[in-house]
Amino acid sequence: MFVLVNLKTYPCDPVAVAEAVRDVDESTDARLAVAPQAADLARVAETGVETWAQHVDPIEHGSNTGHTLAESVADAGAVGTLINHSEKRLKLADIDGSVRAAERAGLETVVCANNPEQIGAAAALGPDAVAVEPPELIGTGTPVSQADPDIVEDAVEAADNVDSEVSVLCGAGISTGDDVVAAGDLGAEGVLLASGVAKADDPQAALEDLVDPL
Ligand SMILES: O=C(CO)COP(=O)(O)O
Repeated sequence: MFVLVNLKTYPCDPVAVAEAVRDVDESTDARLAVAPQAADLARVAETGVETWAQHVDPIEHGSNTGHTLAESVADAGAVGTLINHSEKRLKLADIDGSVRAAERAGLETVVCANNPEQIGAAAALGPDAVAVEPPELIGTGTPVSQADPDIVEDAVEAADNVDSEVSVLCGAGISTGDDVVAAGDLGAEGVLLASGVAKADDPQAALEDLVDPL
């Protein structure tokens, strides 16, 4: 299973969480990575943890003030990027442009979507993976795998119908090892999570619990 920890803009220490993710990664067969804010990418990558961006823009080098360039993200040490997170939604043409920009820079891509219908559209753009995250469950602590397991199964089917090479992650409310196992049982190859680790008093202990049954 792939466990991608999105730090959003939570007031945590990104380097401390990165070190915890790195250390736990060494003790599990699961693949762990962390997605800090763009400004923290280089510091986080220096810890040696697998580092992801939260977003890249559909642009090239040039006159694009305030944008995030895929090549700069890669130069800072990121190996992948989220695109179209529910908190950073893009138009279809821009999702496509961001996937192409990420590919150009050699970044792995996970395109997020709210529901199985959008997952089919996202998979058609040819990312490495898609992630289904019902927005109403994000940050609630109620895992999507428990609250609405059909969403995960339908997302896996929708992606498979379009492109069987595109793997499916799920996210929203995931905070325990049981939640991760349940996601895997529903066909997901990984999970996206945030508050369960980034807001935990002890992020390392929270991560250890998450990967324990894997
Ligand atoms: O948005 C998410 C991950 O990208 C999910 O957030 P929570 O894990 O806090 O529900």
